[in-house]
Amino acid sequence: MSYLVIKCGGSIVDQLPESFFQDLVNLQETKKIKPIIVHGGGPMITSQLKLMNVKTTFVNGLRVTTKEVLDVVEMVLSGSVNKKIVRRMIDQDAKAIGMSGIDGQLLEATPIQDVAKYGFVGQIKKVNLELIDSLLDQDYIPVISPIAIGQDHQHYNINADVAASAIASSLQAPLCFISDIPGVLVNDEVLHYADQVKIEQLIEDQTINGGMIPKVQAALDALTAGASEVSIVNGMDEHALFDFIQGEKIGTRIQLKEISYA
Ligand SMILES: Nc1ncnc2c1ncn2[C@@H]1O[C@H](COP(=O)(O)OP(=O)(O)O)[C@@H](O)[C@H]1O
Ligand SMILES: CC(=O)N[C@@H](CCC(=O)OP(=O)(O)O)C(=O)O
Repeated sequence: MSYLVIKCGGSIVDQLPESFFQDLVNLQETKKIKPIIVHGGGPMITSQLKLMNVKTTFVNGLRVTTKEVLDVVEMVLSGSVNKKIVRRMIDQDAKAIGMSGIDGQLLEATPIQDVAKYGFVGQIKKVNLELIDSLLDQDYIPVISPIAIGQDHQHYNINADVAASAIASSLQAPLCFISDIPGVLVNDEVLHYADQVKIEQLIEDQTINGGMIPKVQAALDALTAGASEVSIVNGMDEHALFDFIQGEKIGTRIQLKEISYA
């Protein structure tokens, strides 16, 4: 049985079909995979900040995180979004356990370089694999919000794609990004395979932009650091997860090695 890290984007969390959670539970019960869920919630954080009249900005796809913003990020991610996902899993009789990267010091971070620009945004230095393994061994499915803790116990906001990438590479596991698009789009068509050179070219010509930039960069980082495979798939597709496990041609599979696009 192998690990599978599944990252659910904030863009899709509220729309995930029941079949997504059923497949997850079925795949775990048949001992095919040991799932670990990492979730985002960017749009929900932005809405909450708006309600509170707090201005929010992004630099290179990362939210500039002041102390005031960090409090809201934690409240939304580790509070409402995390528990919403846990509840949907429990509705399918899953043994789901919600936690943030703070709990059990699951995710240890240091500040990102250029603190002046980003504030309390972190980079992950260590993943507490013992804790993940002990939960999986008891058949729990961890549902993780991307907040991390520093050695000085400061909390940090981590982009959810980056957190999922760090966990997948620490476990040398496959990583599946579940998002609201069918994959990386080029002229409205899904690019089924993309290598590093292609991705860099698509970022350069701005075909890849916005939230897709940290996602593809996190995909390449995960592969470089030992994740076994990475794909971006559409959570709205019935049985997207099942198809991914079966190796079906869905979404965009990211590879490090060069592909001939001829
Ligand atoms: N080339 C591209 N192909 C697909 N989506 C793209 C592309 N460039 C930018 N995007 C944007 O990236 C978004 C996905 O990133 P994001 O909103 O951060 O997703 P998530 O919430 O799943 O992390 C898409 O909804 C789309 O608006
Ligand atoms: C540093 C940083 O940008 N953190 C993200 C964390 C949430 C996230 O990544 O959510 P999605 O997966 O929905 O984009 C943020 O504050 O929006």
